Amino acid sequence: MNDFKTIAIVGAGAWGQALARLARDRHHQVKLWSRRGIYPLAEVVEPAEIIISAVSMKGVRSVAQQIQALSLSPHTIFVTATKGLDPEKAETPSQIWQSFFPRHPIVVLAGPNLSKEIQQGLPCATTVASTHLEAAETVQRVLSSPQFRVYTNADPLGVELGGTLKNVLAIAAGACDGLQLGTNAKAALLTRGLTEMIRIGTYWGAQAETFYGLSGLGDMLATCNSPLSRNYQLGYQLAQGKTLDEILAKLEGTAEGANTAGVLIRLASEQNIPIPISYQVNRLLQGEITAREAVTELMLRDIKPE
Ligand SMILES: NC(=O)C1=CN([C@@H]2O[C@H](COP(=O)(O)OP(=O)(O)OC[C@H]3O[C@@H](n4cnc5c(N)ncnc54)[C@H](OP(=O)(O)O)[C@@H]3O)[C@@H](O)[C@H]2O)C=CC1
Ligand SMILES: O=C(CO)COP(=O)(O)O
Repeated sequence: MNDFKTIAIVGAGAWGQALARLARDRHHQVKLWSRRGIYPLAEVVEPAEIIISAVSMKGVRSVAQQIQALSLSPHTIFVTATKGLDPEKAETPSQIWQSFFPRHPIVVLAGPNLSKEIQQGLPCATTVASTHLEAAETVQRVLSSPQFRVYTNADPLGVELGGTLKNVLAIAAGACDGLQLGTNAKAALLTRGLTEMIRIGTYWGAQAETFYGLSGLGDMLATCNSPLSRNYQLGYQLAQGKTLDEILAKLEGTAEGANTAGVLIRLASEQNIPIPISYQVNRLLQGEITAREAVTELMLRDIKPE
């Protein structure tokens, strides 16, 4: 059976372009849309069987709103590949898409997927998660290739939060390496960081085991250990004493963790959930503390069982 699809990718940044490459390699008909692009949004999304969103968090609501005004097939599947939290309502990207398109299946795509490695043709794996299993399986079939191994998952919230929360930890990991704190410190940071992700993620309704998968531990290992990660780069440079504004002015692309940290800390403190590493990352981003002071604060917390 011919399973070639018409795919629209909205957001033509680093990730949108890498996803376009993967989809074109599978011979699907792919059109990219961005604010600065040549194609009108309607021309790109209206014929699409699958719409993949790779816009950064700050653009998700407005792009969803623009698409809502257009004429789509009732069968169009939405795939969201954004990693972030809405600063006002604290919604995840898939929750925003679902609120605009309550009758359409929404699939979350997340995993250890550094776009530059994908553009070099290197192999990787990812997860597509949905409460609509058939839609997740369709996206799995459509995107799977010798370069891109796609797993399905039935916990979209857990998959989405793994990708989102690890961005804040990647800032911490970059700072840890920027301060040259060594391998033991990094291992402790990542292990306790995973505990933090699971603590808040399960409180919000995700499954604990999801965080041990590709979209949780997997993505954390990739971004927390790679200078290709923009969040890691941000943390590394904060540790060198640069200010947030100085770093963001020169950073290539989006470091979502810088925006996620504030909303995450606000929710966690309202809900009384301890997330000490993310808390210190937020203070570092706000310029309230240096990276070295953040380390001291973490080391001198009350002693307790693991
Ligand atoms: N790069 C990567 O390796 C990966 C990134 N991600 C996630 O994907 C998302 C995008 O990342 P990435 O592509 O790297 O980021 P980039 O900064 O490279 O691109 C961001 C894209 O979002 C668009 N955008 C931003 N604001 C708006 C808006 N208000 N309206 C319309 N479009 C908007 C930009 O459009 P314009 O060009 O017009 O500004 C651009 O196309 C992030 O959430 C990131 O966490 C997930 C996995 C891997
Ligand atoms: O999420 C990513 C890889 O999976 C990309 O990480 P950065 O956004 O930190 O570059």
